[in-house]
Amino acid sequence: MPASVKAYSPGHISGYFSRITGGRPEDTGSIGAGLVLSDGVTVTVTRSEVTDVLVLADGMANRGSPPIEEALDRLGVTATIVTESALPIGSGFGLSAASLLATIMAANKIFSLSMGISEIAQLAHSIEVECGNGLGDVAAELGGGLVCRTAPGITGVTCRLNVGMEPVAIVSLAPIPTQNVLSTPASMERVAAAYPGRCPRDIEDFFILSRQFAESSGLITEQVNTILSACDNAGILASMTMLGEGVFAIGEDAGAVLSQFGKVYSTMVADEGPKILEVTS
Ligand SMILES: Nc1ncnc2c1ncn2[C@@H]1O[C@H](COP(=O)(O)OP(=O)(O)O)[C@@H](O)[C@H]1O
Ligand SMILES: CC(C)(COP(=O)(O)O)[C@@H](O)C(=O)O
Repeated sequence: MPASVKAYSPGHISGYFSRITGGRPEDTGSIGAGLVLSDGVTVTVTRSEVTDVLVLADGMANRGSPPIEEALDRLGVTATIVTESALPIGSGFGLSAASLLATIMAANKIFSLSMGISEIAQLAHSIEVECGNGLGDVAAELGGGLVCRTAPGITGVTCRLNVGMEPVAIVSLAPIPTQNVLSTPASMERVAAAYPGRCPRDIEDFFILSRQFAESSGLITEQVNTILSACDNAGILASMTMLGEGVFAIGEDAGAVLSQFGKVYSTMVADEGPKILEVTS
C-alpha cells in the first residue's frame, strides 16, 4: 500500500472556444482549439485522516481548493494534497482541470480504486462543469499537442496535431475568473458569435483563428490590445489567453517582446497527457 503518490497533468491554453450545453455534465462542455502545455500541475497525495489541500502556484501558497475537495468527497477518501504549478491560477492555463486530473489519478493509485483513464477524466470533467471552472480543458489535457475539440465532453477531441516541443512564451497581467465570464449571458453571446467554426490546419492557422476570435469576442482588454499590437509589429504569432488577461506567443523573439509588458513564463507544447510520476511506500 503506497504512503504517497505523485502525479502530473499538463495545462492547456484555449485560443478559441464555444460553450455547448447538454442535459448532463457528460455532454456539456466546449468545442474549440488550444495548446496543451508541458507546465501543468504536479500533485502529491498522501494518506491522512482529514483532507487538507495546499496549493503552490507561481511562488504563492494557499490552503484549500473547492474542486479538489469535491473530488476527494466523491471518491469517498481523505488525504493531504499538495499541488504545484509554475504558472499562475485563474489565468487561462486550465490548471483547475490539470489539478483535478492529477489528483484523481494519484488518488486512484494510492487507494486502489481501479478507475480507468476514462472514468478519471469523466469525474474531473463533471466537477469542472458543475463548479463552472472550465469546459474543455480536461478533454484537451488527456494528450499533448495542438488540440481541436468538435464535441463537448471527454471524447470531443477530433484532431491532435503534433507540433513538436514548440516553445511558448506567455505574459499574464491578471486573472479573469472563469465562472464570471461563463455566467454572464452577454459575454457568452459574443463568445458564441465569435467562434470560427473550424479546426486549425496548423499552428500558424491556429494563431490566426484565435486572434480573430479574441478580437470579436469582446474579451480583449486595452492592455492585451497593446501587447498584441507590439507582437504584430515584430511579426510574432500571438493571441489572448482564454480565460485570463494575458497573451501567449510563439517564435524566437516572442519572449523578448512580451518581457516589455511583465514577467514572461516560458513553457512548451506538451507531448503527452497525465501520468503517475512517483509511488512511495
Ligand atoms: N493548481 C491548482 N491546484 C488546486 N486547485 C486549483 C488549481 N488551479 C485551480 N484550482 C481551483 O480551481 C478554481 C478555479 O480555477 P480557474 O479560475 O478555473 O483556474 P484556471 O483558469 O487556472 O483553470 C480555483 O479557485 C481553485 O480553487
Ligand atoms: C476557456 C475555458 C472555458 C476556461 O479555461 P480556464 O480559464 O483555463 O479554466 C476552457 O475550459 C475551454 O473550454 O476552452
